[in-house]
Amino acid sequence: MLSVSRLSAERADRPLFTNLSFALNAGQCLHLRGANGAGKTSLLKMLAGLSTAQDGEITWQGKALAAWGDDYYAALHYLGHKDGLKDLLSPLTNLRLTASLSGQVLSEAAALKTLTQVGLIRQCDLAVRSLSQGQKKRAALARLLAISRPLWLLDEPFVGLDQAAQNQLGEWIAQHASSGGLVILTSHQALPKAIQNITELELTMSSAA
Ligand SMILES: Nc1ncnc2c1ncn2[C@@H]1O[C@H](COP(=O)(O)OP(=O)(O)OP(=O)(O)O)[C@@H](O)[C@H]1O
Repeated sequence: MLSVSRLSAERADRPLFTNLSFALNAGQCLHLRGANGAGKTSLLKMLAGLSTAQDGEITWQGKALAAWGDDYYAALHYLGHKDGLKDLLSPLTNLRLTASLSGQVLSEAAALKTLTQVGLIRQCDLAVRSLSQGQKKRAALARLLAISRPLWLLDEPFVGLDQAAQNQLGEWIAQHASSGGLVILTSHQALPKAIQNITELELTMSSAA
């Protein structure tokens, strides 16, 4: 479903990885590992179609990302280091706005249900800028639950979450995979127990080459 073939990338004239190849099918999770600066975020951005590699190809459902164009974005959620929320808007408005930007109508009742799931119902009408870091992360995670997309690309998704929220996110990731979704994540933290079947890929120049 998602295939990476002989991908090579460099940043500031320094090779990050070369000839990196792997494939993920529906229901699989991949944990990208590696030291600081190994290229995990860079690779996630390439997988999200936000940047391009020096060489090699990424395909989704057998078609190169370049050929998908903007249609590819409808297949994925990318949660990067920035939460992608509008600071002056509430979690409720942010969520409904994101849904509407992706062509979906998310009713207020459905959005409130999701915000209850992520533990933000009491903060649903507050401006995002007044939320704590962990609450902002929860507001960003609400998108995963409210807007159905098969491919989740999650960069350090557990950072800033308390233990209960980390466990809950672990369950959502496991459920997403068991219902046929794909998840690629980075994490320097131990993964919650709910994520049982996860493949690991260590990014190092020697292992990727
Ligand atoms: N836009 C850029 N311009 C120049 N160098 C960059 C750019 N983006 C990333 N890099 C460099 O590429 C390397 C890999 O960065 P990246 O963020 O992908 O690493 P990472 O494995 O995610 O690290 P961490 O574990 O610290 O989050 C780093 O040396 C970084 O300085």
